[in-house]
Amino acid sequence: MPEENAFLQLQQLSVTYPGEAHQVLSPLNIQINEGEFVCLLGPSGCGKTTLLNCMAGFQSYEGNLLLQGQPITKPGRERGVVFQEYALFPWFTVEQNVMLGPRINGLPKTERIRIARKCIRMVGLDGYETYYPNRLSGGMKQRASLARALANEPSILLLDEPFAALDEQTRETMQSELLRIQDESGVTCVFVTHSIAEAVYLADRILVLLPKPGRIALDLRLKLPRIRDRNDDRLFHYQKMISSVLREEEIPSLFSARKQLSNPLAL
Ligand SMILES: Nc1ncnc2c1ncn2[C@@H]1O[C@H](COP(=O)(O)OP(=O)(O)OP(=O)(O)O)[C@@H](O)[C@H]1O
Repeated sequence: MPEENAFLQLQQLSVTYPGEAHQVLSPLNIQINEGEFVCLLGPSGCGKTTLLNCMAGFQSYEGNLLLQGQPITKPGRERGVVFQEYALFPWFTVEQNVMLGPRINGLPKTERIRIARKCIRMVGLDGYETYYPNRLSGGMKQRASLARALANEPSILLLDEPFAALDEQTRETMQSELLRIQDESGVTCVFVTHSIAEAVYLADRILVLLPKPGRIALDLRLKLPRIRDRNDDRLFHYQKMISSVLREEEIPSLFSARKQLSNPLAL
């Protein structure tokens, strides 16, 4: 039975795409706690997006998937979704894009403006409220997408490689900003990435997935301060550890050394 206090609970969750003989995700059992920042990390095709789409309510599944005890069967405003593509409406200004959710939810205009301005400030876009998306850089568009997701005051943010299209410097800035926003708001985050460096910089917890079928090879809780120093040696140790797990299929012999790898840090 699902645990009563779990925030997000996956029980025997599996996915098989129609017409496909094999499961893309083999039965997964995970519990995500409120306020956690969880990265889903793994090679292309291991099912990260499929899993995130189940959480977003875009993808059907077998088994149980519960958010605060309620089954996820369709998209809901308590789940904010941010994609790699910015998905902003080009005919709306930044403020109008951000106000969209509150508008759909029927909030009065003054309240919509108050929430939009708060979220725009939170992502550092103040001064750009009246700009249309075509006048924004990639990083600014992603800030606006984040503000739009936050404007619904979600209890969980689901982010699918949101910074993958950005240049390295902007990407690092956005990672730091997201850490700050999550620290300030306490919102639970599930973040999909291919990048080991990105995962160890952002996450409290990393779920490493391997493909065929998609399964969890490692559930790693990082013992690091929430706001991080990129030069912290412990980040590099965690990166090495995860790389070893990702090479499992290519070099199975590495796993004879797994016991040692499971605790490489004196934390
Ligand atoms: N609609 C679909 N129908 C059939 N197979 C699909 C469908 N969508 C995805 N797949 C397959 O499911 C597997 C997992 O895809 P998914 O996009 O979830 O992986 P991913 O880990 O997010 O990959 P990437 O990192 O490249 O985005 C892949 O083998 C993919 O080809």
